[in-house]
Amino acid sequence: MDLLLHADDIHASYEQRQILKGVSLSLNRGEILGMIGTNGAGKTTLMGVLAGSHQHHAGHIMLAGEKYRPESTEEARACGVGLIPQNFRLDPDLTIAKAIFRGTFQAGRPHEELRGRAAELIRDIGVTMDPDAKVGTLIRAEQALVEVLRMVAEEAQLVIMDEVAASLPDHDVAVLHQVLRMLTRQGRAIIYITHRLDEVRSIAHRIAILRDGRVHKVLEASQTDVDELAFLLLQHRLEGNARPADRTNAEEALRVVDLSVGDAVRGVSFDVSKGEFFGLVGTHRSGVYQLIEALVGVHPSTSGEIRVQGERVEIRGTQDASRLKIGYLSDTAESSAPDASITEGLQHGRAATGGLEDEIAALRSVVEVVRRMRINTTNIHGALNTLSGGDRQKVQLAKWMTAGCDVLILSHPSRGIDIGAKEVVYRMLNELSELGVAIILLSSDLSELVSWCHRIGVMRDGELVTIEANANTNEDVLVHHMLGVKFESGTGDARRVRT
Ligand SMILES: Nc1ncnc2c1ncn2[C@@H]1O[C@H](COP(=O)(O)OP(=O)(O)OP(=O)(O)O)[C@@H](O)[C@H]1O
Repeated sequence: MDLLLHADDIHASYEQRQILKGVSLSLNRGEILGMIGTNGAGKTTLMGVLAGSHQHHAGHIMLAGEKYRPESTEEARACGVGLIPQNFRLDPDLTIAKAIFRGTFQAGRPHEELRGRAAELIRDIGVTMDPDAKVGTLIRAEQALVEVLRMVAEEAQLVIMDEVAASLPDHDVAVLHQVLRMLTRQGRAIIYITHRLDEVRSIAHRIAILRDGRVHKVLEASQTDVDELAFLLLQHRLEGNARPADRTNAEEALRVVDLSVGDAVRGVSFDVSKGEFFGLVGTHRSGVYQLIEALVGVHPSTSGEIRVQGERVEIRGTQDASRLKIGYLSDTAESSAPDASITEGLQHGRAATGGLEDEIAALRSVVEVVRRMRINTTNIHGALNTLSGGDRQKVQLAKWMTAGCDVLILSHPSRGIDIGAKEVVYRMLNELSELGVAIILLSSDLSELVSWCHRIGVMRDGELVTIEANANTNEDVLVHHMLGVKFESGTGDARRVRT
């Protein structure tokens, strides 16, 4: 075992609030250490300490046998520690080659040299990408690979990945994992943060559970299972829920007839009933996002009909969708005003207009949401950007849940939310659906769709290829429809056939 990093009794705070209360952990070269913890447990803060963006006030760290206390991310990177953050964003106008070398010690080299070197790095990890292509043309998983290559380009010894795979579909996560394993074979170490317990088990050698500012336990990944991890994380067992039954007898909330959006979506028809959870899924170029963007007026449809509560409507812009009470939580939603307070964030800009009583009632409902959603804060008037990533996502979601929509379209609503809070969130969504709100759910987590949706529509190459009733489907069936392959059961392993 070749020890790369040892952190001992690390303490860190934000102002007066103690977040890390004595974290100790070690990491060997060539090792992937998974890290899990509930929202607000301190994972990102700890990674900030290792990557130089946050300073600890007690404890010490050794890196490659030397004392390590980076005062900035630049210093950490110079020591070989790089971080790919939650919700990383790349300038869409950069070429892949420029994005890979940006900010690295090689950034000033001639363009042709960087281009050639980028092509080599891309080839080494076994993927196909054109170094001259703009980052904005890449799907999220490819952008994540660009970030990983940047770590390779600057010769990082320790790569920290903070929920980078959240909301990536399973097959993209598998490619990312392959690349990470390749990096470890070169002797690099990785800290991998995720809320998905099956994922952490499949990628990590060991798994550290962070609880209340300390490493509660470190387990060998091969000797644990999802149930044990969930129990250690939450200190109780997950309840699970019964499969939802059909709701199509209820009144119609939304109907789409022969809808097209240029070439991206062609002739799609479906309806969603009041109180129904309708799942939508597809691979990258399936047209799912273009379909949704037409329903919420971001990029209007080019032909076909949309009916809301039986009436034909025109949705030419986002104001039309709001007027029709169609709400949309997108994948990339971040608070538009990061300096806003948690209370403002939760009230959706609907400040109480009446007297004191009104204001008190509004505050009560904020406190109730914070409690139910387990948002970690000691001050509801504090700034939104003092919340952890998962807690910010809960605020985004709560804002839409309380916005009085008749149709709510949610893309990856549980992104960044820990498994315990996720259950709570879905129960709250269920309450909304009981009130008659139609919910359209987009998620790359198929098990989530199967757990909660009454029906699931699958898109492929711009068409809606099937609508599956929950009772007749499972994750495998959905994958087969998404990819256009089906499994024929044979003697042993299933056999793949093109449909
Ligand atoms: N800039 C800040 N100012 C004040 N408090 C902060 C700040 N950033 C984070 N915190 C607080 O520190 C605690 C730990 O946050 P951190 O982001 O480290 O949690 P996390 O484990 O990464 O959570 P998540 O799973 O939601 O990403 C949270 O309760 C959060 O409210």
